Amino acid sequence: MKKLVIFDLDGTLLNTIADLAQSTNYALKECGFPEHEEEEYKYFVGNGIYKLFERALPESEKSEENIANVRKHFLIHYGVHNMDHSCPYPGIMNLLENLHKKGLKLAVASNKYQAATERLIKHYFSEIPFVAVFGQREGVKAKPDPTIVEDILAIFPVDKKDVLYVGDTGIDMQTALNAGITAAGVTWGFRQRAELEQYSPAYIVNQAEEILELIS
Ligand SMILES: O=C(O)COP(=O)(O)O
Repeated sequence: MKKLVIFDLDGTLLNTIADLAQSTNYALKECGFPEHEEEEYKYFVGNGIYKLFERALPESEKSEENIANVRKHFLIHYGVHNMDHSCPYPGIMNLLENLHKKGLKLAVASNKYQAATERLIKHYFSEIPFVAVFGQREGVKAKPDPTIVEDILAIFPVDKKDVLYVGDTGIDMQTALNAGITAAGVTWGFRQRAELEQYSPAYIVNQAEEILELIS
């Protein structure tokens, strides 16, 4: 029986793509680089903001200096606009409340930088007592490295067979594989079902309610 459910944030709990796209486009424009369509950002996001900027910059402009410059403008804009359009996916609030009522412990494991991860979780899910909320932290390897899962398990120690990891990208499926825990891929997020299938997760679900069914 599962005791702990670890959720990815962007593309799994929250649809953050519009705010991420708009802040990155703002930063690119400020630095004199071309912008991108929102759809493209679904493939730029997933490995943290360093990779996001590297991917968003033109092929010949992916220098450390340009990434640092885009980052500077992004952080100013996203700091103010991270909740303009972001919102929980349908059924997510209910799912979290029901899992909590059933006595399951909940945690967040995101590649979004720590400060923004905490801010968004506090704003959208203030009622949910997560046992751990981890984003990308200075000096800690990002997903798909399993450190973030190990860090959650250090706070709430349970047998790995009692943990379910829920995420929307191949990076998430790989994270669960690397950590040796059960994965559930969700199809409402940023990536296609085929990407999830490459990692043979135990489950692939199309609606938040399905997570509750497969837990009990
Ligand atoms: O910000 C990112 O790159 C991805 O964040 P996530 O791990 O919550 O999907």
